[in-house]
Amino acid sequence: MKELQTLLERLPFVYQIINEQNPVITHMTTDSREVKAGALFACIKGYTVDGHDFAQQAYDQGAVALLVEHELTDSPLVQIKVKDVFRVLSFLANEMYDYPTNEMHMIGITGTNGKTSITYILEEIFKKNKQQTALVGTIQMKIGDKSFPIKNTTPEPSYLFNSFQAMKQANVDHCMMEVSSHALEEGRVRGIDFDIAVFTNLTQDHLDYHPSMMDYRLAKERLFQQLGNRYDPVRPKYAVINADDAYAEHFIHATSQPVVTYGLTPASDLYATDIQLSATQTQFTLSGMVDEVRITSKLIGKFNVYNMLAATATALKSGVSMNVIKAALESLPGVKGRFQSVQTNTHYSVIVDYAHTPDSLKNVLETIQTFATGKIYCVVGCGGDRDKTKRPLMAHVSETYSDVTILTSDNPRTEDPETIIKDMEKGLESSNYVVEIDRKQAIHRAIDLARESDVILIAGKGHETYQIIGRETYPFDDYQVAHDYLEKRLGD
Ligand SMILES: CC(=O)N[C@H]1[C@@H](OP(=O)(O)OP(=O)(O)OC[C@H]2O[C@@H](n3ccc(=O)[nH]c3=O)[C@H](O)[C@@H]2O)O[C@H](CO)[C@@H](O)[C@@H]1O[C@H](C)C(=O)N[C@@H](C)C(=O)N[C@H](CCC(=O)O)C(=O)O
Ligand SMILES: Nc1ncnc2c1ncn2[C@@H]1O[C@H](COP(=O)(O)OP(=O)(O)OP(=O)(O)O)[C@@H](O)[C@H]1O
Ligand SMILES: N[C@H](CCC[C@H](N)C(=O)O)C(=O)O
Ligand SMILES: [Mg+2]
Repeated sequence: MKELQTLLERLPFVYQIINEQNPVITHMTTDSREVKAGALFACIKGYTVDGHDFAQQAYDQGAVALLVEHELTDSPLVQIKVKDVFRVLSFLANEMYDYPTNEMHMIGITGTNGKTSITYILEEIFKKNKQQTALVGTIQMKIGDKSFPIKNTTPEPSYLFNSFQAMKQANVDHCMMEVSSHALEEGRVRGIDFDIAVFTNLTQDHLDYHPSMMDYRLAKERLFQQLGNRYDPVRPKYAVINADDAYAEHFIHATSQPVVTYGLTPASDLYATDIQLSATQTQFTLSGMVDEVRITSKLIGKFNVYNMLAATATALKSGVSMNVIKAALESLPGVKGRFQSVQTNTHYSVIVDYAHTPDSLKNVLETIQTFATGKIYCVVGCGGDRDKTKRPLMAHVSETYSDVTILTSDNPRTEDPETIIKDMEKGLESSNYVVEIDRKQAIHRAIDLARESDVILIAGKGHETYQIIGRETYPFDDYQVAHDYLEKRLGD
């Protein structure tokens, strides 16, 4: 709780006060539906609606101050009028919650794939190192062992800084967060004092939002430009970068801070060699920053070697010993919805994975190819109201790396599911595929078709427990649907 005047004392932006008052602010929000007594309501002009239009609702629900870009003559509330509400909000949220990220070890992870996986690997490492952890990302926000639902992979600043304060109150000292390109483009993470920024990889996604791959890359680079805009000998900053990615040099150039690279060759500071992949475990030898050490992990696939390298480099630079890191890499059972095997008593395997980009789908199918002895079935769809250009590419990857493609719906959102599937079909060369719009039926179909030694990949929705059709959200869980059907068949 702070008086408005106190919050404004150090505001470095130009502002104008309308209806001067000095209320006590209890919290800040950009969403009128979340306003409670004492709120400062920040009015954001969004892509779909203008937050200024909800000032009355905010007032009715107990807001005491407004952050606005133009005067709202009908409102009796004190208004702070600024040029860019979103930018000012980052500063005010920092002031309100006492710069919570300046004292926590903050790790920001960006890249097309691997962000969620790395946050969970780091959580396991830091927990083993007896640290108090928090994580922010696609699946949830976690403070210690408590889970909180999250609307966006990377939420907006008022929600974020409020959560950071809650983390501090829970004595969290290490926070890992995914930083999406949308968040970087919109400036949702301005003012966060990251200590380590991690880059995983850059391949096609989100070209509905970013006009080109270059725009997408430049958005991601912002995390590295933001990293420690000052040199701090007490809390040194590091950029941890996948040297094997084609765009690595851009990310290295973007930062003023020391760079630690990882990859699969000795050209990187930390590297993995002698990789052995199987259906149940992954083995590799780590070298470079550490004396050679052999790791056996339950995380499957070469891409997970990259994720473990990123987490290891980050943990080493955070002061964790290699012994602790090794123990954590070897104990982590897996990450929900990421190459997750459905427990079955069958002689074929069913894997649920969140691959929703051409590159991640290719990686996962290539991994399956390394151990599959029978046929590979790929159940795949693409999200509606999202990058349309990835649809034919994903279908093409499925056709190339699996034996039977079953095209189905992902989250069609407001698009016609059939249109999405038609877009996917444009990437297919043969007519040897199945279309089943109903995702549940598609999963059942794959299971009906599978024989001994076959592998079914159910791609795209991973941990999600819902399906968005039109504007409605229905309960849906790939793992559960597959599991229930397998049980039913066993009972029949
Ligand atoms: C395209 C995009 O990123 N949109 C984000 C944006 O929404 P928007 O600009 O459309 O907001 P809006 O609906 O026009 O509303 C404008 C303002 O009015 C407010 N409002 C609105 C209605 C109301 O009744 N009362 C009210 O106060 C809203 O809270 C908002 O502040 O700002 C919202 C609030 O911060 C976000 O929740 C929303 O994310 C939507 C849900 C979304 O789907 N975003 C995706 C694309 C996204 O950001 N994804 C990345 C992950 C991608 C990845 O990693 O692969 C993410 O970080 O989640
Ligand atoms: N390092 C990696 N390189 C390529 N593909 C990966 C990598 N790690 C994971 N994947 C694949 O991408 C999928 C998503 O992984 P993960 O959830 O960790 O990524 P993310 O970056 O958090 O994705 P999102 O942008 O949706 O939040 C996994 O299910 C797997 O198929
Ligand atoms: N964070 C990703 C998730 C995609 C998951 C997929 N199931 C879909 O709905 O498209 C996005 O917003 O593009
Ligand atoms: Mg994620």
